Amino acid sequence: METKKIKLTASEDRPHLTYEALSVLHKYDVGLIWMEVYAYVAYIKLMPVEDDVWEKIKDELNSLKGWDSLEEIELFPFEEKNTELKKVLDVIPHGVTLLSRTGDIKYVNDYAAEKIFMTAGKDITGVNIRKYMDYDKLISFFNKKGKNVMAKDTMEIGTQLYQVNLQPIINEENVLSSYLISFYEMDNTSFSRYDNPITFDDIVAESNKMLQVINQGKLYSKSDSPVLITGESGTGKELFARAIHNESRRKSKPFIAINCAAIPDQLLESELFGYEGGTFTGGRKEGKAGIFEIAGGGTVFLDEIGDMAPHLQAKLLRVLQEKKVRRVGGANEVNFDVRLISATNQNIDHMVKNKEFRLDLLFRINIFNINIPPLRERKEDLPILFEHFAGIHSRRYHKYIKGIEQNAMRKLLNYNWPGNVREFQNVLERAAALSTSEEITSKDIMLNYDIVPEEETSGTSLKDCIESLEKRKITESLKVNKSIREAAKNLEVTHTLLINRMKKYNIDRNNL
Ligand SMILES: Nc1ncnc2c1ncn2[C@@H]1O[C@H](COP(=O)(O)OP(=O)(O)OP(=O)(O)O)[C@@H](O)[C@H]1O
Repeated sequence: METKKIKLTASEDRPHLTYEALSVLHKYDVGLIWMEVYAYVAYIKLMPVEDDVWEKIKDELNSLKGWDSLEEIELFPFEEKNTELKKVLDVIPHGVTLLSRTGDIKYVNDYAAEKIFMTAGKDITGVNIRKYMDYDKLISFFNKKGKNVMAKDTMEIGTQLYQVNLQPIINEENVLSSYLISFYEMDNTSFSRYDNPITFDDIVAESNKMLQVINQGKLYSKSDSPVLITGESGTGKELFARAIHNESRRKSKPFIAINCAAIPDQLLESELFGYEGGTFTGGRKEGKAGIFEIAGGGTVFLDEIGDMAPHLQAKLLRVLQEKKVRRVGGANEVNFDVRLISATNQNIDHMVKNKEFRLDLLFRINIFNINIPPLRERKEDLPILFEHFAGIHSRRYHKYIKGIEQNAMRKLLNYNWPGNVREFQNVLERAAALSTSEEITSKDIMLNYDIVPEEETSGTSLKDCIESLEKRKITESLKVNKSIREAAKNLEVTHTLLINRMKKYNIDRNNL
């Protein structure tokens, strides 16, 4: 005996139609498991019933006035929809999990069951996700972002790194009903997040200087003009380039980056502009498209453009002016449509003055300029960068790093960060790997160079060092004293001498 699923279709919308049908079931003492009634159709699930009784019930139901047909069905429509949806989710090549508000698993697709929860074949519906991962940490990151907003984070599961997206699901009554978590595999070898679309949300900063630069970037992403990003090595130039692309109208098209300093000239030329078959011994027979062709409709990022050889600068200028590219060894010119973003960590104006970089090319590539300040000029960013990288690296090293001791933070603040955010990231990775407690201590922080106060590092002569120190002392004293006279007294110099020194070092007391 099996449960029965039936569909009753009515020919008219008569009152008591359903009541009459239920009366028949009641007469034969058949229990009802579930039913759903619409204007002309009723779906009913019944308790198991003997075959001969079932035949009688069918006859009586069919003879009721108003009911058109009775069908035995395999699945109710909502079950059919659910099965279809589940099949679709099961073929998606990343992990999908639906959770209740309290973290109970409502649904996992095949990928997540196998690779994330490692429970393939087992039903884990109703089990709390905390059994499998540090869910509270993920949720706390999400809470910081604010409700109803998708949050992203990275997480290592087994030996695989994942980008985890957490999306709140809000029902029709505007109430948070569940969370959808998606897991995307990331490239393990480089520990790079660049395989995923970088947005301005991935640029971690809270200093005014950086927030301004980020706003500038957002604004420029709405335009299609070339952008030149300048800034020291490791300040995040590539990160900005990617964020601009992903916030531009070209975001669904390729972003192709090339480092002009890392490739020999001849190779760079063929990478940029492509080559025709037979041009180079060892080259591809069918030739190769250059990045201006490959990136069709997207963005080309020329990193370290200051290192480009003069003859390539001339060729690039021509290509940009004509919006046409001719492959090396080829005769035909091809139109292209890309946005150009370039970057350099060199002083490009000096290079122009020294005739190392073409002024006309600079005009072409520098319609918009973004200058990313070095980390030492925005140390207000260190605490939030600490939080960001401590999170990433503690997961990587399976540690739970909650914070940082004051002494250790002071050490970070006193350092000059010549390698900028990249160096900061490496120092924190080392600290996370070394740490034996929940707080990073001063001894976990191994800096690449000794700490030298910033001003004392400028210039190499004794005179430069003394002047830097003098300027710093005067600035500090002016900041903490109410008047120049009082500062002079504390510094044990005359009022006149202090005023002369302020003129010499261009110190404006109102701007301190
Ligand atoms: N504000 C930031 N928030 C988060 N990560 C950052 C930030 N700035 C830089 N990074 C990280 O620091 C590293 C270096 O950044 P990126 O490669 O973009 O720098 P760059 O200026 O292009 O360096 P280079 O001049 O050496 O090419 C990357 O791992 C990047 O993700």
